[in-house]
Amino acid sequence: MFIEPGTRHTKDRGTGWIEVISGSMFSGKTEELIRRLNRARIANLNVEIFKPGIDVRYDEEDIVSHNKNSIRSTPVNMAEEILLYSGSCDVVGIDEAQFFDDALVDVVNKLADAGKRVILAGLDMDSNGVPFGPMPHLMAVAEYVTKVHAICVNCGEIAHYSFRKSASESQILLGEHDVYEARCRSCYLEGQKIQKNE
Ligand SMILES: Nc1ncnc2c1ncn2[C@@H]1O[C@H](COP(=O)(O)OP(=O)(O)O)[C@@H](O)[C@H]1O
Ligand SMILES: Cc1cn([C@H]2C[C@H](O)[C@@H](COP(=O)(O)O)O2)c(=O)[nH]c1=O
Ligand SMILES: [Zn+2]
Repeated sequence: MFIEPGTRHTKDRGTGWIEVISGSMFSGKTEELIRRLNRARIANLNVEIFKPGIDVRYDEEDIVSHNKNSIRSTPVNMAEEILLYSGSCDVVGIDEAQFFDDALVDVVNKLADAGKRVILAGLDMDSNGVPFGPMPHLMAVAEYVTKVHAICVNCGEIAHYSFRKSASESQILLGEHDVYEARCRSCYLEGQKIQKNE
C-alpha cells in the first residue's frame, strides 16, 4: 500500500514530486488514483484532476474505474492545457496518461518543480507488449512508481498484459471486457500464438 510521503518537499524547499501508478488493464490503476486523490481532499488540499479528451468510455468528464468508482475531472486535448488549469492547486491527478504525447513529461516536471504533487495513472504497455506513449519517460522522472497487477482471466495468476481479443493494427482502441482481457505472461503468449495461426 502506498503511503503518502508527507509535505516535507513543499514546506521546506518549495518543490513537489511525481507519482506514477502503472500496470495492465483491470489492475486497479484508476481505483488507486481515486484513493490517493480522495485522501488528499480529506487533508484539505486543493485537487485538480485531468484525463485525455479521447477517453469517453464511461463518461465525458468523470474518471470511472471498472468497478464504478468515479471522480470528476477536466478532459483536455493537449498536455499543456493542464498547466493553464492547475495554477492554484496543491495536487494534480491525471488518468490514462498513456494517451498523451511526450509533452506531458515536461508539463508534470514543471508542476512538480512549482511545488505540486502530481499523481499519474496509465498503461505501461499496449496490447502488443510495447511501452505506451510517454509512460516509460514518466516512470523514469517520477520519484515514486507503483506497479499494480490484475488477475489473469485464464488461469488466476498475476496478470501484467492487456490481451486484445481480436487482432487489430492500431495502438489506440478504446474498450473494456468486450475487447481486452488481463492475462499472465504464459496465457498472453498462448493467445498471441493462436491469433497468429488463425
Ligand atoms: N481480471 C481482473 N483482475 C483484477 N480486477 C479486475 C479484473 N477484471 C475486472 N476487475 C475489476 O477491476 C477493478 C479495477 O478497476 P480499475 O481501477 O478501473 O483498473 P484499471 O484502471 O487498472 O484498468 C478491480 O477492483 C476489479 O473489480
Ligand atoms: C491495451 C490497450 C488499451 N487501450 C485502451 C483501452 C482502454 O480504453 C484504455 C485503458 O483503460 P484502463 O483504465 O487501463 O482499463 O486504453 C488501447 O487503446 N490500446 C491498447 O493497446
Ligand atoms: Zn494466465
